[in-house]
Amino acid sequence: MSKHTIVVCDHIHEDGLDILQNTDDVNYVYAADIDKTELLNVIKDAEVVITRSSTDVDEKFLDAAQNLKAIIRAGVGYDNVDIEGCSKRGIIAMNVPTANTIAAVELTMAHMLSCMRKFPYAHNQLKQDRIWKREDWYGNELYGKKLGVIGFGNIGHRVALRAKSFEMDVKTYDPYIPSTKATDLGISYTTNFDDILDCDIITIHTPKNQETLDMIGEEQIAKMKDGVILINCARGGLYNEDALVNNLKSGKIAMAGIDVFIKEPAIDHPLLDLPNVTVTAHLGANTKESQKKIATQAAENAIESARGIAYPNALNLPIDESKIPSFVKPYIELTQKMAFLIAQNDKSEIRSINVSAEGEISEYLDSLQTFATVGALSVASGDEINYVNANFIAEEKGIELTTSEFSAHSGYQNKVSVKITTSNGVQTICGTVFNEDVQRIIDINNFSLDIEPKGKMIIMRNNDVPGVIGQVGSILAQENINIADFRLSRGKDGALAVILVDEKVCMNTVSKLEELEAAISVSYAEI
Ligand SMILES: NC(=O)C1=CN([C@@H]2O[C@H](COP(=O)(O)OP(=O)(O)OC[C@H]3O[C@@H](n4cnc5c(N)ncnc54)[C@H](O)[C@@H]3O)[C@@H](O)[C@H]2O)C=CC1
Ligand SMILES: O=C(O)CCC(=O)C(=O)O
Repeated sequence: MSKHTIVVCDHIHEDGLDILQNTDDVNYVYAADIDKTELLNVIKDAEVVITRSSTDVDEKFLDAAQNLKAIIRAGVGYDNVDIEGCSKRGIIAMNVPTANTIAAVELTMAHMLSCMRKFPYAHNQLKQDRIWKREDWYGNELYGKKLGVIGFGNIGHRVALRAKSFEMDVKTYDPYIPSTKATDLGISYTTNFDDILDCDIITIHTPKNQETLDMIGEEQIAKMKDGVILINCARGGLYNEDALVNNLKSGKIAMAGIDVFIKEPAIDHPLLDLPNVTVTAHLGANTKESQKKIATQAAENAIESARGIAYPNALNLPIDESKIPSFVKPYIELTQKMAFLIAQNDKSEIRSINVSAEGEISEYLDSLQTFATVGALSVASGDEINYVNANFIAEEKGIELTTSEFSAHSGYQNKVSVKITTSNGVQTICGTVFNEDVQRIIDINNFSLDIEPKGKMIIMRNNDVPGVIGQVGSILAQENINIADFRLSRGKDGALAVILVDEKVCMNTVSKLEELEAAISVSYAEI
């Protein structure tokens, strides 16, 4: 039995490792304890890797992992994964989005309480210094304070709910959610960022990206209350780290609770020298409960993706299959097949691929386009092309990708057409789906037909003169090729035949058919 190599690059819970170890078709390599330079050697044969935030999936990593099909980021944030680099190489990147939510929520609350009561300092004074000085530790209460939550996703909204149970006055800023997601929970919602800056405590729970990096800097801190408290259990850099250090030193920020740093491990960070900061070493996800869930899900997802069965929580697919209506799926398949057929018909250099559609299916033109590109390019590039890298590869080859809606209605409820322009000319195939999943090609280069896009087929353009069918039949008989079906379409410029055959047709047979006097063009394709 051939085995799939799955490399675990960071520490994950043993339950996940057990799943990998006990799966017959998995060759599992544990590489969490090795140096990251040595790791580059170990991932050479990996089909799937499991990583956490300690492993950067960057250009060097991807270049080393020549056999990689998928990456499982065992957690939420994928800012340390080069998603574009993965897409270009056809690698599917996935995360495990909700398994550590509660752990991160509870660490946020811990930092908030810890800042209010200066907990680590009080703790250390008694435990390490053996000093009992209650007058040193007057804290503040969460009760009645204004809390600003930036980012109201899985973690942010749960922090807000917990803060409400402390009877805090909670407000959120998240322009990407409907306001009712917050207001239905009794939480104020604002689209004015400055409203959040007016809070007593601010906590941030957004992803790290170009928009959110340095979202809070000197300018925003200047607008805050004197003595504000800032919490960050999301990603280092969402609060500008220099501004944070400066304003903690000046006392403008009274306390900060920080779990994450721009550069980790952060053992020499200036924040660590300040007395008014509570810190943890990126422990947001570190509960036994969450790590058990994440490791189990990551291992199961790694196995499924290694086997090519499913890619749960994929981050770089052109279409989220779980969100598309079932009627779209056969059109996606059909579109890919039609493009594959054209590219076999004319193997010269592809210049452009256009996909057009009519009916409700035209809402999915962009996805159909990607699948047409996969179909067209896979004739020349085989397995190297998949729906993650297809558009990048087309762009690199200078192939123009376009979509359009049909202006006139042909009477079909839904219809898709793929038009490919090559250095040799233009070819167009149209198709539709009957009874929900019966795929049909209904037109090839303006010749109307009704064929199933399946099997071995000879496509022949010829002058519409007597005797052609007989001549084709006898050539195929001489070659011992059985005809399964013969579909003929007649037009003003001659005829087009699609001959479905039981045996593979070699180039020699194609040449014999081309030599027929009535033949204009002959090609052979397999779908
Ligand atoms: N410290 C740790 O160990 C952990 C950290 N995290 C981090 O916590 C953060 C939040 O995670 P989840 O809540 O699971 O993610 P999520 O995707 O469920 O929520 C993120 C929210 O941020 C919002 N958002 C995006 N851009 C925004 C902007 N410019 N302004 C305001 N809101 C914006 C989104 O609309 C979304 O509602 C992520 O950065 C994640 O990487 C997550 C788990 C553990
Ligand atoms: O467990 C980890 O690697 C960190 C968790 C985290 O930051 C995340 O899930 O975004």
